[in-house]
Amino acid sequence: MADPTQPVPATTLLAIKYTRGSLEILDQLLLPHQSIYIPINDVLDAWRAIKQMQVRGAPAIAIVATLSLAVQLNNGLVAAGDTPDSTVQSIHEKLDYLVTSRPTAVNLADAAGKLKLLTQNVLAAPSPTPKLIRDAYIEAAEAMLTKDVEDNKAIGRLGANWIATAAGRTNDIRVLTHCNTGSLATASYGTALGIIRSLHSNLSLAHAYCTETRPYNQGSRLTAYELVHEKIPATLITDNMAAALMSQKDIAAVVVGADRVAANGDTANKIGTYQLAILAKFFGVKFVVAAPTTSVDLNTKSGEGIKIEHRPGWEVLVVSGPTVTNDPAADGGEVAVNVLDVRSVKQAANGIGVFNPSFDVTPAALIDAIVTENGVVERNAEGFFPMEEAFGLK
Ligand SMILES: CSC[C@H]1O[C@H](OP(=O)(O)O)[C@H](O)[C@@H]1O
Repeated sequence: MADPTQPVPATTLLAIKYTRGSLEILDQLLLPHQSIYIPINDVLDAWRAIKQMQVRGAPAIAIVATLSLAVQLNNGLVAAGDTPDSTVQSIHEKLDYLVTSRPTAVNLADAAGKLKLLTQNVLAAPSPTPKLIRDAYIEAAEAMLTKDVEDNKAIGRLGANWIATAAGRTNDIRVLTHCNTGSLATASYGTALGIIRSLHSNLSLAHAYCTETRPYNQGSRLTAYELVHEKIPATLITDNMAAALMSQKDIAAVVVGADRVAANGDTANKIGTYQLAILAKFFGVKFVVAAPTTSVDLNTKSGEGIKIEHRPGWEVLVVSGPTVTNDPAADGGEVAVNVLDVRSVKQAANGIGVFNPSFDVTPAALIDAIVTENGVVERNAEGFFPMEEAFGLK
């Protein structure tokens, strides 16, 4: 039997393990070298895990946050003496607290808003009880987990078809992606990486390229891991190689995820997305955003209204990982590591200041298509994306 105290090599793409009353997340700071699940017993555990990026990715953050409260409710938050009013008040306070964990991605605020409305409605219905309110919350949070997987599969299919149609061919398609938008960033399957998964499974994909996505390296740690795990032909580039890649390879599309899409289509996504969109425009490469409608914020009219999270400078100054135990230059490029010896390394000069916005906003004018589970939205005659269309409002 395996020793449960010892790390195991990374083997899974399941970021969130949930059964009623129990929630575990795959600690993404340890990937791609170790797969270790950590328990999330309450909203405080979830808030910390989200802030530290042990779980990351806009949809996954929302699901972990809302399920953490489901677990807490299931396992005894509602005590003797609680009233329907105090139960709803407590749920709302905890949701508000969870939303403060990371401000840019809208999925968590969207989910919290829906769950607040739901519990408010149960309170307003005849004969509310703490148990009825608690059960309604738990069932709705669980339904969000299920729906995210279905939505991602629809995004994958719709986005793959759009790219093939735009490229004018159903094979030999090469794409570039940024950050991680796969299973590990969602309930499963992924958004932009879901499109790549779909292109690969219908034999359209020739090759996927992924950026490292400095400073936290979600591309080289997580996307690369998912691509290798899925046996998708893929190559890693550093973030400053994108122009060289687009000038030398026939890239059909840059495909990225989103943390918040404003009503006009301006899109906040991982830092570095904006520069890829500029390059794509220059090279005539299609630029595709993949986002569930939970990432679309119709209340924010344009990118100017999106609050960008700034993270601590040390995330730029320091990289962490397992120590290398061989000489890669002498071993033909092979790199062996000791997963039990994880260390942090600093290369930057002492005293240097750091600018570390986690996201940037790509203007709608640089985007060709926004793929949601409800369909593909394209720019209108005024140059903006009528995102209401994705909700069937236009
Ligand atoms: C489908 S994931 C969307 C989004 O989440 C990532 O942000 P982070 O790694 O900071 O949580 C990234 O911007 C992805 O595109």
